[in-house]
Amino acid sequence: MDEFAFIERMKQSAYRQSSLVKGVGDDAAVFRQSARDIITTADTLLEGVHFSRTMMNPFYMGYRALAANMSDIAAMGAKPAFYLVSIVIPDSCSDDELNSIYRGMSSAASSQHMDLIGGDTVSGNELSIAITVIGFVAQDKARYRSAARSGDFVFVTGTLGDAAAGFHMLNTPKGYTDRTHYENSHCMPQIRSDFATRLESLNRVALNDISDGIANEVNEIAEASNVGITIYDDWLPTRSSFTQFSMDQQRNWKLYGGEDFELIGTVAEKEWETLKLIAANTNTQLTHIGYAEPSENNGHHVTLIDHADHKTPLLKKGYTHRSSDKNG
Ligand SMILES: Nc1ncnc2c1ncn2[C@@H]1O[C@H](COP(=O)(O)OP(=O)(O)O)[C@@H](O)[C@H]1O
Ligand SMILES: Cc1ncc(C[n+]2csc(CCOP(=O)(O)OP(=O)(O)O)c2C)c(N)n1
Ligand SMILES: [Mg+2]
Ligand SMILES: [Mg+2]
Ligand SMILES: [Mg+2]
Repeated sequence: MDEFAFIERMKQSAYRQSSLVKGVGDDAAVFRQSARDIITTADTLLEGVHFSRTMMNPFYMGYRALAANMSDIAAMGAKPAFYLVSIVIPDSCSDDELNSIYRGMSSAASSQHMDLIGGDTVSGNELSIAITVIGFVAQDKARYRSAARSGDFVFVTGTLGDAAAGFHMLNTPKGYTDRTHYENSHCMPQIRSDFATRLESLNRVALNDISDGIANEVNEIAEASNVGITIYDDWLPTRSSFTQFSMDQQRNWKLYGGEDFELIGTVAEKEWETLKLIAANTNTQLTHIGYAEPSENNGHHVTLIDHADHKTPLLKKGYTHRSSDKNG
């Protein structure tokens, strides 16, 4: 299949978003907006770094690539609408493999009625999927990492460490229970878009998504908001079958694992009940995991309190590119 046949094949036959004026087929796409703020994000998934072609079915590569980008839109409290895909395709990638990657993206897109409106196709040595997503939010309702205030409740959606456990299971074919859940958490992460867009009714929310591990993301909120944060280890939500893993694995995966694509944030105590209602109405597990506090000497420290009441600093450590300190 040549480049032009490939583009024709990947093109949607109809579009879902009413604000789209021009989709795939010209030099660029056009959409029209008036009253809403526009949110844009880009993330790249690269063979060997984010997925291995021997371990992962191409449908999941596509699904995860778009889901990772949808998660950043959700982390802004916004609704995803459009995506553009720039793909580098090695000669070893078959037409069937390519079709499956696009079917995976299309499956992730359909849950939020998103449209594929453009991209780029290049031949190269390693499979790379770089996606841009465009979303919308009511004016001034984008949710920033800098919005946390002392006294806020810190919350997280879903359970932690499942994607890292799933990645471990995919590399360890024997043993373990509840495999389907963990492997799906890695291959087809559930993005909290519905929960995130319903946050529009709240006055103030700080929000971040967990791509690199909660230790990293909670520190990003503390830094951006210039607050201290205390997290209670016992309150961190994990799945009941998570106890099948060693204590070291549990600790490492829930704090530093990454790729859970759950949301972590803070709200004022007086908005906690409304937040609980939004979670219940969107079928989202919601857990109160700690508190935001005044910053100490202008330091934005995150503290982890364990079951024996011991306090340790929770350092900004997780999956980091261009660093030798990788825990993912
Ligand atoms: N190569 C780059 N050029 C410009 N901006 C970048 C680049 N890489 C990351 N950013 C920006 O830096 C910020 C943090 O990026 P990142 O850590 O990847 O966030 P996330 O973990 O939410 O994906 C974002 O605003 C992102 O757009
Ligand atoms: C083959 C393979 N090795 C390692 C990982 C683990 N891993 C890769 S990237 C990553 C963190 C998230 O990716 P990043 O590019 O940092 O996303 P962003 O923070 O920009 O959203 C993790 C945990 C994986 N998914 N697959
Ligand atoms: Mg990124
Ligand atoms: Mg993010
Ligand atoms: Mg990252």
